[in-house]
Amino acid sequence: MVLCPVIRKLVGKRVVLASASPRRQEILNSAGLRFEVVPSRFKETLDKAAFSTPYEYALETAKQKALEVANRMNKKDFRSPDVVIGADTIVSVDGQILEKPADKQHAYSMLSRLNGKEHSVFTGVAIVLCSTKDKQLETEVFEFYEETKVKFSDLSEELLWEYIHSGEPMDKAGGYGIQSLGGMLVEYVHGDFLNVVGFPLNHFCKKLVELYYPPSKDAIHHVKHDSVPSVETFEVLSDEESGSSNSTQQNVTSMLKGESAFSCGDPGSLRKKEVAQHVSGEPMANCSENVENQAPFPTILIELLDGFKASKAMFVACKLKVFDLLKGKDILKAKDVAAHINASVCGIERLLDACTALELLNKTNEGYSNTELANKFLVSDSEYSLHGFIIHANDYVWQFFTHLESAVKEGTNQNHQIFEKKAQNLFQDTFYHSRETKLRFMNAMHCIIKVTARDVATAFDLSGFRSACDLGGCTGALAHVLVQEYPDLHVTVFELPDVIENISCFQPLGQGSSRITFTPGDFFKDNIPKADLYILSRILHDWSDDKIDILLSKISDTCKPGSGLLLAEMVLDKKRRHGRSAWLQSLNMLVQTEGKERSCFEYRCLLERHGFRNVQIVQTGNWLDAILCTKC
Ligand SMILES: Cc1cn([C@@H]2O[C@H](COP(=O)(O)OP(=O)(O)OP(=O)(O)O)[C@@H](O)[C@H]2O)c(=O)[nH]c1=O
Repeated sequence: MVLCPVIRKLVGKRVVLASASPRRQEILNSAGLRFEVVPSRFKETLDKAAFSTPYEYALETAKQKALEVANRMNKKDFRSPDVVIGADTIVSVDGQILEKPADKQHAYSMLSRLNGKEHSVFTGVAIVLCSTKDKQLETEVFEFYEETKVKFSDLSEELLWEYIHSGEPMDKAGGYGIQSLGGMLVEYVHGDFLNVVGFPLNHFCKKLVELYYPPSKDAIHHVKHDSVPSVETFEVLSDEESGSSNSTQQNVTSMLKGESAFSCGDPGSLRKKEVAQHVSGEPMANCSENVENQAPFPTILIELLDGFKASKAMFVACKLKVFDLLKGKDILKAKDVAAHINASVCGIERLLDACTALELLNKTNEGYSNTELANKFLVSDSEYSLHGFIIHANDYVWQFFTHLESAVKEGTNQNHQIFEKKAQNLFQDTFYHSRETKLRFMNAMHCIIKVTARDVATAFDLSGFRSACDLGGCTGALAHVLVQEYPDLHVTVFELPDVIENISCFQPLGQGSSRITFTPGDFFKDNIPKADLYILSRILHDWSDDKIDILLSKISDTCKPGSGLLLAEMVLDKKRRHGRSAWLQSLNMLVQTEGKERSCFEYRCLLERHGFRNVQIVQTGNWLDAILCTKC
């Protein structure tokens, strides 16, 4: 696979697809790209007359879609994306641009216009590279377009209407989907088929090659071979991470000098040797044959094999407060870090180097320093610190995962392994079994809620509600964001008495606290306060359907018609590759709790059987998704 390595260049970067199109997601997924989906809110209403060609219109729309998402994420998020991809597909016929039809009649007029003729499908793509300086977003936009010609057969009115009634045309440019039933309308396609479907993958990969391996004059000049190597040569070299085109070039140069740029044990070394043969004069055919015959390198498996080591390295560095130390000191040598935290120099050096490889630290000749990411999230007293959550993962969750095999075999949590007795009461006997574990758990929840609360609070417009009750609202972190966002809202945090006793450790959290009340109680046993809006943030995933039925029926009985219920959960979605956190979290629920993560459909069923309707979901792009419904 020649193009594979260039996709791999994006591994470790936060890549965002600024598109709601399921086709684009599927095309990029199947190319092995890992990305998040944050649909753009840019309205596709640019004045078409202002563009001299249809593709300029598609390019500008694609660019605006991507920039809107980059800007929004930079404002809202804690970690700005590295790359945002936007795309816009249009159909052009007789000088007219066709987008998605507004209704069936509109679809009919589009399809009639395409009937029996050749038209062009243009997809404009914008790749926006993002960086931040003093919290200001800086962007560099790379754009390209692809044109594919498509010809429709002569189609009868009857067939067109039958097609329209299938519902397929409605969310597709030109009113057809070539990949599905619409394929029957098409006589021929000249050009990239995937471009018609919504994303020109081949051109995209070529663009990435240009971006990540700009062919350097020197490198080409050095190669003593009749045919100047195409860019593919650079792609093959890229298999061994060189980090920059410069070092790629160095590798080529050093191989020409007869030096080996790659170590023997290196999994990529076989490929490198073949390339070395090629650049030193072996016939190209041998080289490409060898490369073709080789099984693709299972990078993803290596990443998974390394996953637990990477987690543990970060956990231990947090536990030893390495990031706290470096925040105060700017740059330290390994021996100074070791002295401060009373650890061995050789051990600390390895840990710091691993953290550097994981991009949590920077390393120079002077020593180690925190990356921006570490300063923001790993330092224990930073505003959006995840330190507490990481310590909980290290000290508590890690132990449970060592019993994953039993959990899978038994189909139940492993509290009995850790606490040597089956938990009668899930929270009291586990997370809250001592003051220390309780505070650690509360701190972990506090950390997660702080980093997700704003997205959850603003996923829907909640300004119509005057009172809210956050059931199991822990330290009140979500309540604080809600009262900041909605000046007329009063929030009651309903929590177990012994949790409320300890909330002072996590206060104050900001303005508006006079509109927050903490009310002690157990939502399974006690009456719950009256409110216009109920909130269950990361509650339902702890419980079985039976327990959820008890809770939802209690909320349903207490609230008036028109009241809202807001859930914040990781929603399972097979189509979302970036949703892997939710699937792993569901395993976490298996080892630790009585619950699981659920799909949107499962939540809808649970909610509807208790009289909640109009169930809407917003994928916030953050850890938690938001679901809002209304009591009928
Ligand atoms: C011609 C054709 C188009 N499409 C879809 O048409 C939408 C175009 O609309 P867009 O405005 O470019 O994208 P969108 O779906 O509104 O998403 P977004 O990027 O969020 O604007 C995209 O979906 C494409 O797949 C197909 O699925 N098959 C086809 O044969």
